[in-house]
Amino acid sequence: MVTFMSSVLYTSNFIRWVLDVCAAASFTWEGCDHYPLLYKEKYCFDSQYRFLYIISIELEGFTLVGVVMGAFMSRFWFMLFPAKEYKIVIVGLDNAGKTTTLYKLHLGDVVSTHPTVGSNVEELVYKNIRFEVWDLGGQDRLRTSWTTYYRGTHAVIVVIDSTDRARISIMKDELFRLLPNEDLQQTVVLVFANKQDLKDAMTPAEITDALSLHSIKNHDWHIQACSALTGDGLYDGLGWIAQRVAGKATS
Ligand SMILES: Nc1nc2c(ncn2[C@@H]2O[C@H](COP(=O)(O)OP(=O)(O)OP(=O)(O)O)[C@@H](O)[C@H]2O)c(=O)[nH]1
Ligand SMILES: [Mg+2]
Repeated sequence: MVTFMSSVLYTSNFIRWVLDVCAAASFTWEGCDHYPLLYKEKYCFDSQYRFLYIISIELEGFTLVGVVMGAFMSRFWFMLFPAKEYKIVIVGLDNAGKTTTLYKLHLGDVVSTHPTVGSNVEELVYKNIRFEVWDLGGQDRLRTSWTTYYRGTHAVIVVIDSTDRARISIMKDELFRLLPNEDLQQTVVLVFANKQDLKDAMTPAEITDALSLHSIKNHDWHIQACSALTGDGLYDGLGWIAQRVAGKATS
């Protein structure tokens, strides 16, 4: 019988040996929570795509299986077989909540923000998919530089301040300026109707009309109500992207 356990601790010598290996390999016990996503005979990968080596010992008719993560093995493995990463670019007008969205997803917390000049980039891992997420400055004078970030983009997130009725038509113009860009022909478009926690927020249906989303024919698009302050809806949106881009990659 094969029993999976997060570690094998049987004899004191074995414990010492495991601890030595773990220390040498920067082992983290939390890493075991996720395993095994992909189990082969001698190794598997956790949700962070870390390489886990499986140790097994035979004990009176049954086998105990333990897992040791080798940071060095992981590095070596990914030099040979780099994990696929998907690029997301977040655009939207200034004050829409792009930076707040990025860091709520990245840190799980609301950070205090300043208007972004240039960009912020972070890596997110969601449902075992790695995303490189670029948050771009939305001020008027910065929007012409958005195109310099488009190459290799799999998904565009458009963040809307749902209370900003006065400027929704400006965002519509920006959206229809970016869609024909040749670097974005294969991208999917997620619209975050942000700031839904505020009582005068436009509904997703109103935003869909105001942005003429139904007239988009060449891109797969989706609108998601959210609040970057509370986090509501953010992972639903990211889940939609994950499903679209990972599905495309494997088809
Ligand atoms: N009530 C509410 N406020 C939000 C929400 N998201 C962002 N904000 C606030 O909106 C303001 C602007 O947020 P940012 O994330 O800096 O906006 P941005 O889109 O990155 O702005 P630029 O960098 O200038 O393009 C901040 O005061 C945020 O706290 C939300 O969902 N609800
Ligand atoms: Mg910002």
